Amino acid sequence: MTILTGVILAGGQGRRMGGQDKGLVHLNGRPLYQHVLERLRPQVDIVMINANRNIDRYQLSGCRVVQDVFDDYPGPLAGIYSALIAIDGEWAAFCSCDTPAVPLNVVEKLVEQRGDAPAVWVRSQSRDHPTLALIHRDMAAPLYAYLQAGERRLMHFLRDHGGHAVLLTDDESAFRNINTPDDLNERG
Ligand SMILES: Nc1nc2c(ncn2[C@@H]2O[C@H](COP(=O)(O)OP(=O)(O)OP(=O)(O)O)[C@@H](O)[C@H]2O)c(=O)[nH]1
Repeated sequence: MTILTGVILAGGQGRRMGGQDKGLVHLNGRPLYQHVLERLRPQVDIVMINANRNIDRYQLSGCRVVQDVFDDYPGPLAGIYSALIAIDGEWAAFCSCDTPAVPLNVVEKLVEQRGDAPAVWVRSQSRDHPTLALIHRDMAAPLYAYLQAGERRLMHFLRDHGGHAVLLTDDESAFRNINTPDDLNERG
């Protein structure tokens, strides 16, 4: 495998967080994205952040920051597409900015169980996590066509283009997302 880029998806609108930039809300005194950065960085060669606002604040991390190439907000697929056309190597490992306890071996597991697939995503004991995924950059072209067709369902896209889920049996709390102020208070 060539250079593996970790991509933190931080480009959403954070509506359930009252419109705040979710990656920058604080959990235990630090921006949420930094928790993810700390856990993703040892697993990959380089980390990139996908964000659409407060770019200068994300740049303080020292990571390259990539913005969506679309003007509207078509969802995480837009961030994945924008990152895939920007990476240097062939592969990117994606993680949402709102998953602060993401397992420290998740990328290793995805790489190990990929087989020949161009994409794999995490399935925990209770559900699928398509934004926690390893994706080859050749998926960019079909993803662009999918977005242009008005489609938005990431897991369907990955599955229909040769991807498969990788079951991880970690405690479910490792995959919990922070979406609301109540989620933050519970975890803080
Ligand atoms: N680049 C990009 N990333 C997005 C977009 N929408 C969501 N994401 C990211 O995808 C992941 C899951 O996002 P959600 O929690 O479903 O959406 P959100 O916009 O962040 O939050 P809500 O508005 O409360 O749904 C998060 O890491 C978001 O940062 C988007 O339009 N562009």
